[in-house]
Amino acid sequence: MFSPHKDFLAHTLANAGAEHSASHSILSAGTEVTFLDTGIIRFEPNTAATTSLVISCGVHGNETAPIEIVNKIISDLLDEEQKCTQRVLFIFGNPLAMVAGERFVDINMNRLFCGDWQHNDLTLPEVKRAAKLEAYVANFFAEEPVTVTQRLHCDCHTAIRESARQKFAVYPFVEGRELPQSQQDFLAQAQVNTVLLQRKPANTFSSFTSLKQQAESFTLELGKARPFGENNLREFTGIDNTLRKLIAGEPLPTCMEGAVEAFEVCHEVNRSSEAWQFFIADDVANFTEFKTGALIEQDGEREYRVGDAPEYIVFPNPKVPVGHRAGLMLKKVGL
Ligand SMILES: O=C(O)CCC(=O)N[C@@H](CCC(=O)O)C(=O)O
Ligand SMILES: [Zn+2]
Repeated sequence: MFSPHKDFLAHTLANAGAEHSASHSILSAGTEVTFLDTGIIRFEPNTAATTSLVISCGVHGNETAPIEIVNKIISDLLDEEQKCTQRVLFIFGNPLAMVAGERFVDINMNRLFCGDWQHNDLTLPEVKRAAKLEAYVANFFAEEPVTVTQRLHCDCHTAIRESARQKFAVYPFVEGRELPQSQQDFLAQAQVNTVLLQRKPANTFSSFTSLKQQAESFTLELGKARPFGENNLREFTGIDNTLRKLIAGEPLPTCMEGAVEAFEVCHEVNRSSEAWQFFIADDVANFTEFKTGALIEQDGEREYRVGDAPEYIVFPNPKVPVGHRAGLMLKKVGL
């Protein structure tokens, strides 16, 4: 049985892979705390909440800074040092990978959402976990009271490479949707001054909540991935304070025009076969600019070169399995 005043991260790591039945407790201010499963805990105030907020991290087990930040928010909520006026579901996505200190154990969990877990080996822990996460999130939203007017999801990550823009957000594609002012305000407040607009549907966790659960969601890239204990948590005060404001129900100020700069995906680099070649060096940082004509990838007759305007690369990773995304090419756009 989970005792809510223990360290939730320590509890998650000690119970990674174990199944739990739900247990409840009520804090003195009346907030109901439900421990749903390993690494999954829900807070529901007994006042009329207007927001359902999902905060996830550790979908990749080696991206530890957001896990440490979120763990402290959870412990402050449990100790009633953090005000809670909104519904919040916290998720440590992949506890087994967190224990291993790896991005994933068998399969990249952030390519299994929007039901794609169904097309994979259902005996693999990451496949089972993605299915469960979808169900927990769907139930969380389905159970919201009528007072709730907005659904938000922040899926917090850190990146493999250094980045010319240290913090950035990925905004999932939903047909006809544009980034609203409220979400620009959120990003600016969190000191995430760059947003990458996806132009087609994906199978990431944030795409699931955007496409299937009508949430405003982001994948947030908050710095570089480092092992537990090696993060400089002062670099994360923007997101820490902003998540705390959302949980407390405090309004966020309207940001200045230009506070958030936008890029859109103009090409998805794909490791299309074993013969595929990638022309980006291992030390190239995210958001490095490439000039017209630069060769990015080639597979037989198929090649991709930068078009008429400069392009920028993010998530370059040639070590993905065949058929997976090996990077994104971006163009600067207005909001
Ligand atoms: O640094 C990298 O190459 C990967 C960092 C990371 O995990 N990024 C996410 C982005 C998800 C999205 O596109 O919304 C991922 O690759 O899963
Ligand atoms: Zn990640």
